[in-house]
Amino acid sequence: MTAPDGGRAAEHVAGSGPLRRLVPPARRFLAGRKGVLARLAAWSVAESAQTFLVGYGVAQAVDRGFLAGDTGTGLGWLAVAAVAVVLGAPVVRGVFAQLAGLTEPLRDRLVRRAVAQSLAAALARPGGGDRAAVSRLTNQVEIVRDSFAGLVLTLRSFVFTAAGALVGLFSLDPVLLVVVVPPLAGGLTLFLVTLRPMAAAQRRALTADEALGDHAARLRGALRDVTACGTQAEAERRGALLVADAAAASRVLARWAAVRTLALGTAGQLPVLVLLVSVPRLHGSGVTTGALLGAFTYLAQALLPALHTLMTAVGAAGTRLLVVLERFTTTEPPAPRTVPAPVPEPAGPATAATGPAPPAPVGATDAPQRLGPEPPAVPRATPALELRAVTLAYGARAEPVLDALDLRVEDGEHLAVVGPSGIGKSTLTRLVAGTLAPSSGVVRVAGHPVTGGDGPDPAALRVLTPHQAYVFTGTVRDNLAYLRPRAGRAAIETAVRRLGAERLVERLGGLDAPVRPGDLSLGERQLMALVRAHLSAARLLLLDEATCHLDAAAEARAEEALARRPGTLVVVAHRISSAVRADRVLVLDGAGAACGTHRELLARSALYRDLVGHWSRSPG
Ligand SMILES: Nc1ncnc2c1ncn2[C@@H]1O[C@H](COP(=O)(O)OP(=O)(O)OP(=O)(O)O)[C@@H](O)[C@H]1O
Repeated sequence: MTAPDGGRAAEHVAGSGPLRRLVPPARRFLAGRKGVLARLAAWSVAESAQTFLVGYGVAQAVDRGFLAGDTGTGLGWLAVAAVAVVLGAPVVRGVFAQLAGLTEPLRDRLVRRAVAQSLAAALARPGGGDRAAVSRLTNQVEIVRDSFAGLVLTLRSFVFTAAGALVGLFSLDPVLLVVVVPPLAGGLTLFLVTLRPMAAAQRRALTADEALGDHAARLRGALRDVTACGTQAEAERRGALLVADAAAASRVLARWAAVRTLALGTAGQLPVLVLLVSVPRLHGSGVTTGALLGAFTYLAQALLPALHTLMTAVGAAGTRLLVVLERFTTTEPPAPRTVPAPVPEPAGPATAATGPAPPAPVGATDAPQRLGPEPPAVPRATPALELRAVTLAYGARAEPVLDALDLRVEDGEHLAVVGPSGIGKSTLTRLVAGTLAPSSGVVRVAGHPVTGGDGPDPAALRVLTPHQAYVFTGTVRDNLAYLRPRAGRAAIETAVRRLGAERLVERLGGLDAPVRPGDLSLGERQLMALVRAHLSAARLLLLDEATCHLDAAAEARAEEALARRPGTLVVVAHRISSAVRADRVLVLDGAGAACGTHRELLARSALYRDLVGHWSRSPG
């Protein structure tokens, strides 16, 4: 299985984009610190000299001293090597002193950048907040600072140590370079080749991990809703997808780590092995014992530790630095990942048998595939409708009609809203339509807040058809195509046919006949309003008892036609058949709300059972 967006994320890091974006600011940063860099280089040359002396001292001690029978000279050269080792301490101290001249300005710069990003985000999305700002200001700045310092230290150390060791090998005997350099270069090349895929794998693992953590956190806060909506199975399924994705990402990372270990082995151990195997030949061709010992000293004391540190540091700190720096180089701070709240499962066979097929999404077939057999785990499509902690009270001191209501309706879903008279059903539809602003909380249609924002024209997003249908003086066509004035005859006739309004249009004298609202019954007016809603381009239809004056058969036909229309249907139901037809039912009961399929609610909502019992006893 592949990560939902893992591929994209991997490309993002591994690709040249972020790297290229980092180059100009890095160059500017370093160009402004030439003095520090020069001093750092000077201390590093001292490190090269120290490396050189250690191996060279050992070689001379053996060749000129101990093997020549001159123990004093031997001890003298060993003393030189020892002094070189001891001198390493002030060298490291000097390096660290210069390092601060690079890391501290970098930290200051990143802090300024994080504050600027956060302010820009606040201005762009008032009230939206930038949840990642605190993390960038504290944790991520420190990660960059530490990783950067580590990288500068190890890269610099490797380059100057290697230079010292290679010069030392050359001065002992140039043929030593021929033996040592090829396996060393081979391992290093293999290591460099792993850098990009490793960064991509690391980024993907990080993304998968964040997605999993985010899902778990959201789930924890939504446990009541999940239980209320009976969506445990869906929540579990999505969690399992994310776990599988994180596991896949970790496996990829582990594979590249294995390649890197091979590179480390090749560069780190193979030169020693090759040198050991070559000892007889080298010795035979005139390479002295001291030179051979010096070469082993260079490998064991200098090159291999520096190489090991380099590979580990670049592998871990380097990729971490890349990933975190990416957060600072985007103009917009990265939005926190959103993992969708769990939704009800698609209607099972039992539910499907009692109701019509749910509406198919645009471009899909007529098959009942509202969510599809394998919806992508993250990020899922924006919900058609979302209420978050919505409270509505009609007065400052009035009891709220709706209290902290959360609701999510997916695009293509058919939801029925039921509840006792005066409980807040119409209030809910008005809030969604945007004709009423919530006292607190937020209502979003297709991702756009319905009030207070400067998003798209609400009329393009939703249509509210109230129970008192609005019919005006004009032609039949004017009335039917009111929400889509450019609708052609064919489109209007199709909508009329689907809603079962042919006889009405015929009775009125056709599409171009005049309408006198006073001559229409309440049911006929509702039928015209429903054709009008069907013709609208808005994807969200809200019917507030908009079929209450139709008979049961006409209501069923109208609701089924509107449910099949691409988009989302929310119906304030006044008959049990309306609720049974819907994918899910929202029961408002004043203190809270329950949401689920008709069957689920029959099992767990006493209020719903009462309503159903009441409806069943009522005629019509
Ligand atoms: N404009 C308003 N000002 C004050 N109170 C209102 C207003 N509109 C509705 N209410 C009150 O809010 C509560 C919910 O009304 P709402 O019309 O939303 O209920 P409902 O469930 O749709 O009722 P019904 O099914 O009988 O139409 C009721 O107590 C109602 O009296």
